Amino acid sequence: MATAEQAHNALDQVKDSGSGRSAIEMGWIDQVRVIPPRAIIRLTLPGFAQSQRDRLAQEARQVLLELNGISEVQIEIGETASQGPIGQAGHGQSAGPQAIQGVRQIVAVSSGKGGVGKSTVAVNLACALAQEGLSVGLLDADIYGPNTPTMLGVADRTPEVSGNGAEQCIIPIESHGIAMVSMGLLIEENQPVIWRGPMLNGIIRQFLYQAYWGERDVLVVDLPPGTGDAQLSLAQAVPIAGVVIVTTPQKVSLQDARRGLAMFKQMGVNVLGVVENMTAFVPPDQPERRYALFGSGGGEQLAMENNVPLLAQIPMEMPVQEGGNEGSPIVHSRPESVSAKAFKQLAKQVLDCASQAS
Ligand SMILES: Nc1ncnc2c1ncn2[C@@H]1O[C@H](COP(=O)(O)OP(=O)(O)OP(=O)(O)O)[C@@H](O)[C@H]1O
Repeated sequence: MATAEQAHNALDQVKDSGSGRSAIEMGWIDQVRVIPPRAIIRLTLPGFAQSQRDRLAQEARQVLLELNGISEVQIEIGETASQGPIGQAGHGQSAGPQAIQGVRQIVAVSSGKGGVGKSTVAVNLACALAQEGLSVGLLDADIYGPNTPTMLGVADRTPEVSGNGAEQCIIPIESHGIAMVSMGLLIEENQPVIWRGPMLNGIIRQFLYQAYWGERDVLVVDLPPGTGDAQLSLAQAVPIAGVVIVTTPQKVSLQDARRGLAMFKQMGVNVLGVVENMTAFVPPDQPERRYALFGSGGGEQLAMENNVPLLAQIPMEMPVQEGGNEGSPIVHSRPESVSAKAFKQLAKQVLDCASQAS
């Protein structure tokens, strides 16, 4: 008997005729349920002509009917953004990017692949911007590995919710001078990953519009790695001042970073530049030495190929990792370290580039 996971995966065969990308990649699948012999799905198709909707629904129906034990398919199609109470994923997309009241600029941090230090960069960038005197929010949209609560030392806190029904509003948690909301604070750790993708679009929108951000100069968004639903959802939901692409110097991680960068360009999102993380290892007892453990030149190459600046090179230092584990980002715990200085420089560069772009 087919499972919801198999049904969700089967929808990968349904493609956008223009880009050739799958319905999953396009962020069209809001919900998949299987109650044999019936599969129930909810699609979000932004501003499509009826004929296009019909074609996609027909294709989805066909692939689902091929699954073992499914003889009936129920398809719901959404279009406009729904702003239900927090915790219930909204389904649908608004007509175009919609600014968040009180938030002046949104800067996204993304990477082609996981583990390159994207969250470390997002957290330290946010803290360094706050140290510059700005009012900063941090939205951790990395639904697959939301680790900013640990990095900011608030993993045991639950954000408060105020108001009722459609008026409900999530209150970000304050830590190290920034206001933070994370999927990690709301989603149970053991929730199957299969449900996270379809929930993404709705949850990102709710975190953007239904969190009480107040007046913020900058909202930093930590995206999941890759080129998936979250990147699309964010770009469709809000105007983005720019995106910072994080990579390590290895040539192998460049391939993924290139794909990520190309996706943002394709979506018309301004790429502020590249951050090369783990550039070289700095031994704790010899801060003047550098060991290029992962090779060198990757960040520079990526930046050059795309005609964008190399915003910063962050060395690999033990205190960066320790600060992350202990809930005290390095720009706070070791402000004089090589990495902290590099992060502060990055914050200034990001501000410059974002203000030039706007
Ligand atoms: N410059 C650095 N020096 C030392 N350790 C680092 C550095 N950057 C990141 N790390 C460590 O590497 C690990 C991965 O970093 P991080 O979680 O920021 O990566 P990520 O790209 O966000 O990963 P994910 O894909 O899981 O979201 C963490 O333990 C972090 O502390």
